[in-house]
Amino acid sequence: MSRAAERLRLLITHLDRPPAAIVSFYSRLFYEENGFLLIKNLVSEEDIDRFRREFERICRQEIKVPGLVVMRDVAIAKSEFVPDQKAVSKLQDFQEDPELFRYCSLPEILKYVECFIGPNIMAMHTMLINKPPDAGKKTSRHPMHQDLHYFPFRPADRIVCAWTAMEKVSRQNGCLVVLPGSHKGTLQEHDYPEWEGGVNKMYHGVRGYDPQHPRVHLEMEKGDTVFFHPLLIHGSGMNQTQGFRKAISCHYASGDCYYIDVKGTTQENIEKEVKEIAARKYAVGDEITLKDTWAVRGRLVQGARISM
Ligand SMILES: CC(C)CC(=O)SCCNC(=O)CCNC(=O)[C@H](O)C(C)(C)COP(=O)(O)OP(=O)(O)OC[C@H]1O[C@@H](n2cnc3c(N)ncnc32)[C@H](O)[C@@H]1OP(=O)(O)O
Ligand SMILES: Nc1ncnc2c1ncn2[C@@H]1O[C@H](COP(=O)(O)OP(=O)(O)OP(=O)(O)O)[C@@H](O)[C@H]1O
Ligand SMILES: O=C(O)CCC(=O)C(=O)O
Ligand SMILES: [Fe+2]
Ligand SMILES: [Mg+2]
Repeated sequence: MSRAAERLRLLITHLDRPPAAIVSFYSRLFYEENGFLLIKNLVSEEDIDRFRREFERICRQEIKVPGLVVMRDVAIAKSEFVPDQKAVSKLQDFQEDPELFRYCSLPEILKYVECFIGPNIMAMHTMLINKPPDAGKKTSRHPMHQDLHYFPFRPADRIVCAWTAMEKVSRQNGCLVVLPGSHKGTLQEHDYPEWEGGVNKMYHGVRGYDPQHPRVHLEMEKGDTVFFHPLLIHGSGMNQTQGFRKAISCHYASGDCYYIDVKGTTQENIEKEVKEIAARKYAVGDEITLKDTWAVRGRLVQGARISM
């Protein structure tokens, strides 16, 4: 951290009731320098319990949500399906589930999001991650990556992720691991890591990041929320407990972001995979573009949808 930020931090910790403006200024400075900002106790216990109940209903197949992708860990992908949360490692694209999508419109979340990306806010990508106990092959890990690798829109500074712990997350159950300041670099080349036990579909990792770069483990309590930049290198460790580690998240982009063509860039490999899956999911041919797959999922949550 810069000296300015460190002095502000000391000031805030030594004051009984630090002025809100100083806390805000420090928070913003921290985000600019580190690429993430952790806010404790932001989402209420009641809301999280509601998200959890909705997740369980989806797992029991009591409701069917259009467009929802239900992922299973690669270690059990080929075993018989049981309608239980034990078979689900992640829900993706829950924008058509009003109860889960409430998360993306929570005023306490949007208040921060607006500070980072401005008043026009699109919810572009939604996930509920149910990291399973590791089956012994370390497939519950998420390799270190930059989320921008998945996104064909820019500018990066107008994109932010909100990630809320739905229970205590620790090093034991595979909390997020971040490389502070890595968001100041550029988008790196990503590919599947060479892991003996297998890797989940689309879990690309940064090719050769600096292993000496300091790492921070974000241990969080239920309701704590981290906001992070799409260039921040992050991942999550193995879940070494018997519980399913839950988190809910949304990636927001400004309504005046623009789409880019990823042809000829490092993102070509993910485009290819996404198009293959999308062609099956929407039962269309090769004509579907990467841009289309995002434009149909994006939902306006505040302000105006200008160019997304
Ligand atoms: C910033 C953000 C974007 C970062 C990320 O989200 S990174 C993760 C991105 N992930 C995704 O976008 C979702 C990718 N996953 C999916 O779309 C789906 O789960 C699919 C992989 C297509 C599987 O779905 P579905 O076809 O309904 O499932 P099936 O049980 O019928 O399996 C079809 C074939 O896929 C295989 N499969 C299923 N789950 C996984 C897995 N986790 N890892 C690797 N392979 C998997 C499954 O074994 C089956 O293979 P075959 O029998 O065809 O050989
Ligand atoms: N060989 C590797 N290549 C790339 N990324 C890795 C590799 N091993 C671990 N990671 C990633 O590094 C991050 C931390 O994983 P790891 O399993 O080491 O957790 P940890 O919290 O450091 O655990 P521990 O407390 O045992 O050190 C995760 O994002 C994980 O996916
Ligand atoms: O919750 C996790 O383990 C991290 C997920 C993540 O970073 C992602 O899906 O992009
Ligand atoms: Fe990520
Ligand atoms: Mg380790």
